[in-house]
Amino acid sequence: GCRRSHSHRRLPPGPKGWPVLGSIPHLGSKPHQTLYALSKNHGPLLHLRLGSVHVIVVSTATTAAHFLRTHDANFSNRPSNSGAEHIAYNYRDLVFAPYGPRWRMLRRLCALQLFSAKALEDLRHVRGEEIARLVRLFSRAGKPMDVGANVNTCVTNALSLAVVGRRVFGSDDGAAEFKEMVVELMRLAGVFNVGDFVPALAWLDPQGIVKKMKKLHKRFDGFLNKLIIEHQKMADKSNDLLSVLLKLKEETDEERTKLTDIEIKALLLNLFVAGTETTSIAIEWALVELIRSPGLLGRVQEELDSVVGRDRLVSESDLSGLPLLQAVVKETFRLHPSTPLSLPREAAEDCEVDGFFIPRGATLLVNVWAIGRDPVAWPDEPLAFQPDRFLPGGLHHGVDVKGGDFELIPFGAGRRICAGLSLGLRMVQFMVATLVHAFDWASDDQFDMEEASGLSLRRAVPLVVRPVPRLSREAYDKEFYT
Ligand code: HEM
Repeated sequence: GCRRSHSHRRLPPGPKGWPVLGSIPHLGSKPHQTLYALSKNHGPLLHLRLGSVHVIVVSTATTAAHFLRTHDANFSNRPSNSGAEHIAYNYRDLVFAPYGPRWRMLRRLCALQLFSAKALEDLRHVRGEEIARLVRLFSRAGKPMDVGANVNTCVTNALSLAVVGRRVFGSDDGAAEFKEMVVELMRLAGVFNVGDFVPALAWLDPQGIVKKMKKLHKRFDGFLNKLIIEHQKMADKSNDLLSVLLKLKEETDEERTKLTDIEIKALLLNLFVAGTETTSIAIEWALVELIRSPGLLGRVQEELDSVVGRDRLVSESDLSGLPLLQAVVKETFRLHPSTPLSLPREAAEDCEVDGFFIPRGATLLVNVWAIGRDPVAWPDEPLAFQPDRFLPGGLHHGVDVKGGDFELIPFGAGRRICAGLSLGLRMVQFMVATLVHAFDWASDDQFDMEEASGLSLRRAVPLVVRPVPRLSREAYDKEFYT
């Protein structure tokens, strides 16, 4: 328990590290991989010193459950960091908000407006139309296409219709630039910034991270200001999230939860950053895994043909009848979790876990990527892409990604589990289903499976393949999705 006194304060095992910097220089460009290797030597509960900060790394399902279920209340804050300060409006957002009334208010608001069963249902036609648009584009391409970039535009537009009531990107205006801004943010946020761990060096900004963050913040702020100005000019302000936020701003007067323009922009920033790349990279990984296993792709297409036929596109209501497709999505999240180290948490008080002392203020990293590869949790060929493990008769039948099965927590778990889980999961399932149903994918690529560095798990080499239509003509040409 957390309040017991500790007779001997033994930290979890870990590497020694250098003076001053501790283990920062050893993390490398893909810390989730480095930490996975370290956990092989030191065990599932690892202690590192990064500068003056104690960092605890969890690498198995059982230990993750101890932190995110048993001790979750003690780890419901996020540690301070330069990204939250310089990009996310000095913690006035949702992702980095201290666990308290404002955090609760923002989460409730998003749940109600965007992620509840009813909100998801109300916006179902919007997602359908955006995906149909992408399918039409791909059906006319006739040449290799950058799947991730196009999926990203589609996901961002579907999200922006819900959040600001309109599509933010036309055919080519600014979509690439916006995606590049999110990629840059994820890259910067994925670097262990020396200044965050060695306060004495913060002013030096030795890696130049803070400078880049400030510059990037200005670009995001400009984008968000423009969104809000354009929203004011919109004739039909139905009930998108921004309309609700602006109305609340006028009404609320309770100091603790008062919404200002800054809080509104910070929340929009969170949604656009947390909700777009995470989703589109998962879709890209799922597709590449299927394309490189033609037998599996064929089985998924068979399942789709038998449920959907070949004369229309997939509809979200088909998803519940597609167990193999759902298993493919789970398997994708297992091997390619969109945020391999989740998002950090911080210990509010000293506590004891598995007999080890965890000091107050310690940063908790949950290595979701390592957990998905742990041979104890996944004894049957842990490194192979085998969705059948989730089907009836498989070892992991019944396991899902919603935070209760700790061997598979791509959305995290506990109080600060991903706020957008319902939407993110739905989008990934729907888009993967639609794209493999509507197309065969021609390529002579070797499908490099390298990962890029950053907070999010992008592919090092984008998937570029030629979509070859496989449905009847009408399926692609319907003006509106039904
Ligand atoms: C495939 C899609 C997604 C994945 C894999 C994912 C993953 C995650 C993870 C691992 C966390 C940290 C959870 C923790 O600390 O335990 C998180 C937090 C969060 N995600 Fe997602 N996410 C996805 C999609 C989305 C979408 C679509 C949105 C919104 C539009 C969203 C909004 C958020 C927010 C606001 C938080 C912070 C929650 C808090 O601090 O209370 N995410 N996500």
